Amino acid sequence: MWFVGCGNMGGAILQAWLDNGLDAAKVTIIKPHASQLPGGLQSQPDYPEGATPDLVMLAMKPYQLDDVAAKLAPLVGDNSHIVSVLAGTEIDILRAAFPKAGKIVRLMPNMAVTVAKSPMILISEADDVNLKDQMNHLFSPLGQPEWLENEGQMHIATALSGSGPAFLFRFIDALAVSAAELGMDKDQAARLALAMVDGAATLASRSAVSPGELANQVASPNGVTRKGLDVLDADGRVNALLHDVLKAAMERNREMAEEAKA
Ligand SMILES: NC(=O)C1=CN([C@@H]2O[C@H](COP(=O)(O)OP(=O)(O)OC[C@H]3O[C@@H](n4cnc5c(N)ncnc54)[C@H](O)[C@@H]3O)[C@@H](O)[C@H]2O)C=CC1
Ligand SMILES: O=C(O)[C@@H]1CCC=N1
Repeated sequence: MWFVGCGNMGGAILQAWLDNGLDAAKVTIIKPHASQLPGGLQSQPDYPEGATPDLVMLAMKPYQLDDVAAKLAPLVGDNSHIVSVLAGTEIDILRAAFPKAGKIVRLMPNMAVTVAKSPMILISEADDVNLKDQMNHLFSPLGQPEWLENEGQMHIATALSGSGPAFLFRFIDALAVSAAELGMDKDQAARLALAMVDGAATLASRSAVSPGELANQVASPNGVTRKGLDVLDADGRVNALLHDVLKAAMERNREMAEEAKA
């Protein structure tokens, strides 16, 4: 398999596969500059001559597609499937860039592949059961595969699940900063905010009841939690905030799709 680009996201996917038993000898990484890579692998600036990969993972930045395709497209035939994690880069654009490649699949992972807990959001250009099985087999060790029915859903899926960890990391920091401002030791606040979110997320994911119901279970009538929830809920504040956050991210994804077509 070839990785084209191997930074934060590609590197996390590769590391997760290596942790899961992938033979590093089967991986070739193509990127312009040498850097520290998972499994002690070395990247190379040029594509291998003569060999064709079963799978190409596109993991560079979306705006680098044209540069990459100029060299890669002549090397891939119908035995080489392409999986792209490029945000906002639609299947039609990928197909136009790699006209002779095998199947084209878009994947929207997130950084939690490292802990095998990333939703693995997928869509392919054809409804092909064998391809789906193959992709599920490949990606399920990194998280739960979740197939989209139409590509238009990728905009919001990217905002929610691809970008989502960043939003949650901000929320954790904001909790810690606020607790410190209200009198807690800074390091202890950071530790507790993180441990609380970890425990609460695990509880919610294992619970038979919804997060909304769990919130009610925490909040005693006229107790401490209710006062805090009232602040979050006043005028639909938290819903409105997260709506705006997701909308801004989703609209940037749409915009990137338009830029890729221009
Ligand atoms: N960071 C994240 O959490 C997520 C990122 N993505 C997508 O993953 C892709 C990569 O993002 P990051 O890993 O965050 O960026 P990054 O900047 O960490 O990695 C980009 C990689 O591409 C390489 N590269 C640069 N020019 C190249 C070229 N011409 N040919 C081959 N490789 C080249 C760089 O050396 C680097 O290894 C983007 O398309 C992004 O939309 C998708 C989901 C989540
Ligand atoms: O911020 C980005 O563009 C990429 C897509 C989802 C997460 N990172």
